[in-house]
Amino acid sequence: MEQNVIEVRNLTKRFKRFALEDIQLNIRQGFITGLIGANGAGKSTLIRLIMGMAVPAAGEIRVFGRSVQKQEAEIKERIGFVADDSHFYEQLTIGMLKTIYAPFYKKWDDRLFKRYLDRFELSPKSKVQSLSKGMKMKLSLALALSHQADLLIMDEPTAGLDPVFRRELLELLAELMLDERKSILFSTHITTDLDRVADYIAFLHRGSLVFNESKEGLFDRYGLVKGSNELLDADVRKLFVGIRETGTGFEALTDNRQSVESILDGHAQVERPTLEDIMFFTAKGAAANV
Ligand SMILES: Nc1ncnc2c1ncn2[C@@H]1O[C@H](COP(=O)(O)OP(=O)(O)OP(=O)(O)O)[C@@H](O)[C@H]1O
Repeated sequence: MEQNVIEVRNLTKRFKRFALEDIQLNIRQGFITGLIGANGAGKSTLIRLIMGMAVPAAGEIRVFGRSVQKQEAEIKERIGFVADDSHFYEQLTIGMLKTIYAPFYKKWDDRLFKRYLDRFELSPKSKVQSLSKGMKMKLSLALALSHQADLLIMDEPTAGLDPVFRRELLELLAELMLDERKSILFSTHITTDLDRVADYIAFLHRGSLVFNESKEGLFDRYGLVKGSNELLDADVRKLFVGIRETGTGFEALTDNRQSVESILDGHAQVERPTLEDIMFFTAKGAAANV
């Protein structure tokens, strides 16, 4: 039976100029879920709430079936976390940092940590201050991966990584998923990363969850429609989430591909959108309806 590793119910968090509103979200065990959304959509805020690093105004978050608000320490032991802005003491070497970090985890595995350092070409003798941004991200990853965590939560783990290592990281994530009990949630701007590895995509837009759906389901439901402007009567427009009109025709996103195909019946082209198309047209559609 499919189980949820994270359950978010009626979650609300308000800042002066931004709110995450009434989020309902299930993250499934045994899969990789990618969290996407534009700058400022609320991805980091949601991740911080799941990690118990921020307090919600309302709602409940359960991880491994336990309440984050009440059983934070127990839960964190089983999570490998990569923040988008990890701050390590600059004066410490990686080896010293490890001796501070390891005792927090009962299942800390020194050999595994050494293996990751080797794989990521990091020396335990290097001082944090001498590391580049990408190397610091690798260090964060090595720490997060070395205590047999059941759940990896990563905020923009591919940011600052070169394309070669980014790809390696994605392969590493896929390798971790060979163990069906593990689950991964990670946010990213680089939607092509998710095309490669994600099973589910959760899309946040201006503090609201637009969808959390399997990649397959998403590409069945959404379609990128291209055709000439004469097709655009009011009924057809209603089928589109967002639309871009030019002198030569239109390009639009529908979340009801079947209806579009039957109504436009061969008069327009319907293609598989990219995740970037879905983000772009959803934002455009929302802006047009303001
Ligand atoms: N502590 C805070 N106080 C006030 N506003 C905040 C705070 N933290 C976040 N915000 C606001 O909440 C909104 C969402 O921020 P968040 O960092 O969650 O977005 P994001 O989707 O992770 O963006 P990015 O992709 O740019 O990292 C932003 O408008 C931000 O300014």
